[in-house]
Amino acid sequence: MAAKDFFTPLGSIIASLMFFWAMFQQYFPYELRSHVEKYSKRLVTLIYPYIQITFHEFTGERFMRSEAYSAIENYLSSKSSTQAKRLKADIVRNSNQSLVLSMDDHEEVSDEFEGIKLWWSLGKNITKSQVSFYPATDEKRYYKLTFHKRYREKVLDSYLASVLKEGKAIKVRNRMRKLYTNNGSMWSHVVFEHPATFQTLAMEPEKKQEIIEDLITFSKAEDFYARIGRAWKRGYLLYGPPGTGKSTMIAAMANLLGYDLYDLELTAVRDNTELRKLLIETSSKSIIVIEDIDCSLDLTGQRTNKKKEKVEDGDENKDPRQKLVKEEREPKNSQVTLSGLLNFIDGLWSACGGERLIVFTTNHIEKLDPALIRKGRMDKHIELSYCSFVAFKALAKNYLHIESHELFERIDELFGEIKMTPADVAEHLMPKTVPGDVEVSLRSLIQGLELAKEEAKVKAEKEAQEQEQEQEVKSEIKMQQNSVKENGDVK
Ligand SMILES: Nc1ncnc2c1ncn2[C@@H]1O[C@H](COP(=O)(O)OP(=O)(O)OP(=O)(O)O)[C@@H](O)[C@H]1O
Ligand SMILES: [Mg+2]
Repeated sequence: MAAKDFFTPLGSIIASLMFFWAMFQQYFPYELRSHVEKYSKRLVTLIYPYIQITFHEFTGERFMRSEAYSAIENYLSSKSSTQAKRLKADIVRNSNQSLVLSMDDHEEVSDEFEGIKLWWSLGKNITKSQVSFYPATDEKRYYKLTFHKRYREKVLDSYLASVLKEGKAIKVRNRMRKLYTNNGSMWSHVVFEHPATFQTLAMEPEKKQEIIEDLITFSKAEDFYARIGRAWKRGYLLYGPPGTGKSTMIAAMANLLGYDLYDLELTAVRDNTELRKLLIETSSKSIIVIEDIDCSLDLTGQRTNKKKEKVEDGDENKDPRQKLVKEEREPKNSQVTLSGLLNFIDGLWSACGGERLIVFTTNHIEKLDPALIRKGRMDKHIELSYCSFVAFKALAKNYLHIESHELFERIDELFGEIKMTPADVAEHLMPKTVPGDVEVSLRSLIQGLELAKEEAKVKAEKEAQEQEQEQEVKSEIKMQQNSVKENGDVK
């Protein structure tokens, strides 16, 4: 039995005595009464050395659930599942639909903080509502924290703050994450449930580890960014050929950090003002993604695809109804500029909240304006490239559950000779039968690699032949020019 339990009944006896005292106190003169009250209170505090704080589920507004109460509930969930004998179970509506356990009414769990012992209990007040015709019972729950009075300052200054902070962090981890997409200047969202993780991502292990550490360091660096006076933001540029895992990596990043995703489609944004509005509306703990930045923005400030469309449109006297449909689909004065985007990254963006990543992807890093990708804007450049043998082994482990195979040697050899994207490799490793046959998948990959090698050989031969022909034509022209010149000279 904890010491404070011994004092609880004692406290109630004293409270009862005080009640009787109150009954009689009206018969005592005022001076004497205040003296006795003062000393009796001191006596109670002397005998009962514990402090209790109550956190009610509903405060003020009747239907507003207290933020502190739900943070405490989250904070105590792991302690409840290991300590409490009676538990309540509920499904959390996160991506895993996991079960959470919390302590039942009148249960108690203990906690420890820097050597201090504390107790949490869940209490309930039942009141009968007289307002309606059918009297209804009303339950009001509260958490009660008990600790020794000698730790008052430590508990009030640091323990409670840490409970609230951790409780909120647990809530963020358990929440359902969202994928936002923009339709013009409006965000709409769906539940984000991409299964990609860094474990399933095929790339060189050291490079992968470096990226994971960079991301985790960023997510924990709030104090650091505040100290050096920089906005808590980080920019990533992912570049590489199609099918090398850029989009997959972004999903893995969001899953690793538990962030929301904002997939910003620049071609649907009318102008810089709209862009600013969209970016300001993003929440913290999020990744803002602009895919194929080279296709969405013309680096001279005009829209590339807009221009292309004009060329394709050609005929100006088209059916006006068709034109109308097109205008509805594509905003009319779409004028997002590179400088608009850069100004935002440098200016307003820095001022709006923290903990945000911005990720650009491109297939052609060489086409990008250096201003866009300079350090400070895009802090980290990550190249995603063709599948190496090490990356293939990671895919084989994921797709086929194997770490070695007699066919690996041949595959290693072929990867040295020919390039294939992880997307194509993954396609070969997909099960071809039910249940999947490892050898069939590996042979399919070998066949694919050999075919690609053959195609590359044919292509190289064709190119060499074309070059040879071109060379021949050039030298023939030169010979003709020379003979014309010589004939002219003779004349
Ligand atoms: N590095 C990788 N590890 C695991 N799977 C990969 C990897 N790269 C590609 N894939 C697989 O290939 C598919 C296509 O990859 P993804 O969409 O990420 O490519 P991308 O680089 O974004 O291509 P694009 O430039 O065309 O947008 C994914 O569904 C994924 O399953
Ligand atoms: Mg992609």
